[in-house]
Amino acid sequence: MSILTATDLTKQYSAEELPALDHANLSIEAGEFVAIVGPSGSGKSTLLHMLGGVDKPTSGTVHLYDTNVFQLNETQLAIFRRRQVGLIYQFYNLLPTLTVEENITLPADLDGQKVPEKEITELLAILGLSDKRTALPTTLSGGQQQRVAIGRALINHPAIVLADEPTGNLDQRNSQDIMDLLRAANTKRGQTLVVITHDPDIAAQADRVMTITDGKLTGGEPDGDH
Ligand SMILES: Nc1ncnc2c1ncn2[C@@H]1O[C@H](COP(=O)(O)OP(=O)(O)OP(=O)(O)O)[C@@H](O)[C@H]1O
Repeated sequence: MSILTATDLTKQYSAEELPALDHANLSIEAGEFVAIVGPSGSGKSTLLHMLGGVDKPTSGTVHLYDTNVFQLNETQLAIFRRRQVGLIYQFYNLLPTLTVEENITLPADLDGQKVPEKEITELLAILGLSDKRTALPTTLSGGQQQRVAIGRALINHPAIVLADEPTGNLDQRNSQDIMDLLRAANTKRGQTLVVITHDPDIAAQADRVMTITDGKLTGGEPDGDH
């Protein structure tokens, strides 16, 4: 069953330029792990931001199950982003004045939810951050900061995790640790995983690879149009 579908998704940032994303059609199955590859500037981040509801398309639609994402009003869209989508970026995007624990629980706090103590302790252990609970992000290594970002993305148990080059800033060992955590979310918790990557080893781990070239997407459908 498809969890996420996009139909004729197009983004044109300015009238003078070609569309950054040009009539992309895709369908992602619940529990799938999809990699998105393509040259720099081809439209990968643009696509991910639309799928996560963080930026609006010029035309076209995104559905998460039956929800037409861009027909939601601003309040509904903010709730959708917090509850349904976990976003991970290359440069972590942590809040520098909040501790590890506060960064991780932020989406739940914003949602007025109190995360049970047991759940926080377990998540910190899975992330290998038990001894960093009260640390500030600036005192952490890159790999540790990305693990905090993963905790923050997973805390609300989102149906879909979208990661934009999550290992792009890390060495090989840390990269594999991060991918292992994301794969565990995918295989053990059944969360659908979409990862932008330039790393062929990571793309090779995916169930399916989508390719974007000059804003044109191929491999968007499970049965393969590539
Ligand atoms: N906010 C923006 N305003 C104007 N143009 C933008 C904006 N964001 C992206 N673009 C343009 O859209 C095109 C696609 O950019 P995008 O960031 O989606 O590519 P990408 O494939 O993710 O690249 P990279 O691999 O380098 O991160 C590029 O030409 C870029 O300059």
